[in-house]
Amino acid sequence: MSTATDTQRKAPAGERVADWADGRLGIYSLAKANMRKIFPDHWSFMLGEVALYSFIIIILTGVYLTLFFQPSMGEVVYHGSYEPMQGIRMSEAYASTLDISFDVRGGLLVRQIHHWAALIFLAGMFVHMMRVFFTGAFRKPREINWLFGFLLFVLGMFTGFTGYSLPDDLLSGTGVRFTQGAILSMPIVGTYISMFLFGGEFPGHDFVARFYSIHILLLPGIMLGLLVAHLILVFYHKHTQFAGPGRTNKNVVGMPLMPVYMAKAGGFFFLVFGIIAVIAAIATINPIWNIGPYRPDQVSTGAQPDWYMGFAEGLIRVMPGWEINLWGHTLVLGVFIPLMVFGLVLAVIAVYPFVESWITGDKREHHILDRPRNAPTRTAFGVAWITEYVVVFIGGANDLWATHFHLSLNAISWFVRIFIFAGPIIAFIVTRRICLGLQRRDKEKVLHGRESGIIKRLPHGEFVEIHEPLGPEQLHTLTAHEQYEPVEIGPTVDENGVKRKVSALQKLRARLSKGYYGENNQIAKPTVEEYKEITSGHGHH
Ligand code: HEM
Ligand code: HEM
Repeated sequence: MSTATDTQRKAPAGERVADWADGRLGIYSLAKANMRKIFPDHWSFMLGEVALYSFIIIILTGVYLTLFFQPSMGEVVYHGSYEPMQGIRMSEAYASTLDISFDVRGGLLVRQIHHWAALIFLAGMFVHMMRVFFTGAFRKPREINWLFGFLLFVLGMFTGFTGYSLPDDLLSGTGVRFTQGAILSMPIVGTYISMFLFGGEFPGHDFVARFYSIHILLLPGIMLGLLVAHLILVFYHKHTQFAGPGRTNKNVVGMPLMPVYMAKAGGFFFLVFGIIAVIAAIATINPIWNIGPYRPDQVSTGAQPDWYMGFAEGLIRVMPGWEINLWGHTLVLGVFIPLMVFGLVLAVIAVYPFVESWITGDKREHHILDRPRNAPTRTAFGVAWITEYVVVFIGGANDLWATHFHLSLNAISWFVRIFIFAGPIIAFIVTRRICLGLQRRDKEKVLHGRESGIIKRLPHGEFVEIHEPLGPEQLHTLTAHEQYEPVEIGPTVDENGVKRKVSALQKLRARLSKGYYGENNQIAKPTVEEYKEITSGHGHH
């Protein structure tokens, strides 16, 4: 029993701190509402986490690099500890990156972790985006979060580009020159943008300092804001889940944030950090001391951008060098068209959720994920997009393919020029057929059970394979998906026989909708009657 003296006794220190903070920040109600938030489990949900943790690692290592990096193009003569470069003229940026690599304690490792984390960050984001795409997690209400993610992806690419341009070595200088060429190909605005970035003629004396503030402040600042918004929205919408017994569009089945998910996430952070650190410790990335300082009159051989810029590079490498003259101005189509295609391919990603919901006419909320096979047209689009990406990526490394595999550079360029068009079409057709095949297989499994591999001989000599019926859980998972009807135009004449006007847009939408959910584009799910009929013994194997 408590007495008056008991209640007046001072609360433990931890509780007093918590009370103090709660009185000012209201954390108790905030924590109470969110600590038990449920997160569903699936291996593919960790891909966003990989992106998140590598981003944190990038920031941590980036801060360390800022302590030693000199963002200046002022010329110095090198006198550091790397012997082969003694007495060579170079920019302060390049010299300080050499110092980070050879004279700063732990500098090379941190530089390598920063660079490797950047590569893994973008790869993580890319695969995360694919996961969201192929499972339809971008559907209502998550379209805005898809857009936030998309912006993160684009900004991530440019942050990476500005980052690897900072050391002012021959490789990055070649990349910057390439970018300046692309900027200049833009009519009217190109020269202005180039002036703003380079402060005059290329390369000038300013771009490292300008890229530096863009790289360490402007872009990461915007990204951090977007990322917080992205994660708040994941919290607010709750995470999607795959279909399964007991899972509906109105609940989330999984583990609570505290303590289970937090413990897992914390461990996973250290795992990601550890793996990146090991890779950075054993695999050299960007050995600028082998490449040398940038001089505009030199180009290093085998010059390749980081992987996420390979797509842009490839588009330009395989494009014929077309040029036209208009009113005394030269329009370099060989560069301008690839630049526009690059923008277009990115724009398609951004608007896809809105286009799909317009085509399918589906305005409902979705919290249960699709299995990619059950959305064959979407899956086929995704694979076609990736195919395009890979083909152009090959084009971006045409010189390396040529030297490593003893192929002709022209043959590779022609391969890319043909498959840039043919590749996505073939991938689309093949993927859709595979998806439909898998749907048929699911149907077969539901109705006739799983092939057990056990062959039985019947008394009259016939051989049959025993099929094992599926358990209720699997039956549920294989039949939980919804099947849509395509959007119809409806009758073109009204009840009085008067012709109704149907716009070209409506017609296009109906055709596309048929492409998504028409008769040949999805396999009808087994009905309960069919299932009962077959499992009751009539169609028994
Ligand atoms: C800085 C980069 C990014 C980070 C750190 C990040 C982080 C995350 C995390 C941790 C989740 C929850 C776990 C998961 O589903 O994986 C998530 C969900 C989500 N992300 Fe990202 N993401 C990033 C970029 C992107 C991109 C590029 C897209 C798409 C264009 C995207 C779209 C989404 C969507 C729609 C969800 C909700 C998925 C669901 O509830 O199933 N994110 N993100
Ligand atoms: C998404 C975010 C970021 C990405 C993708 C990224 C990527 C890169 C890359 C690829 C390099 C070239 C590294 C090399 O091989 O030398 C680099 C350099 C650098 N980054 Fe970042 N970075 C990011 C954010 C940051 C932030 C937030 C900071 C600082 C707070 C930072 C500071 C630096 C510095 C000082 C350098 C030049 C030193 C060097 O090249 O070693 N970075 N960054």
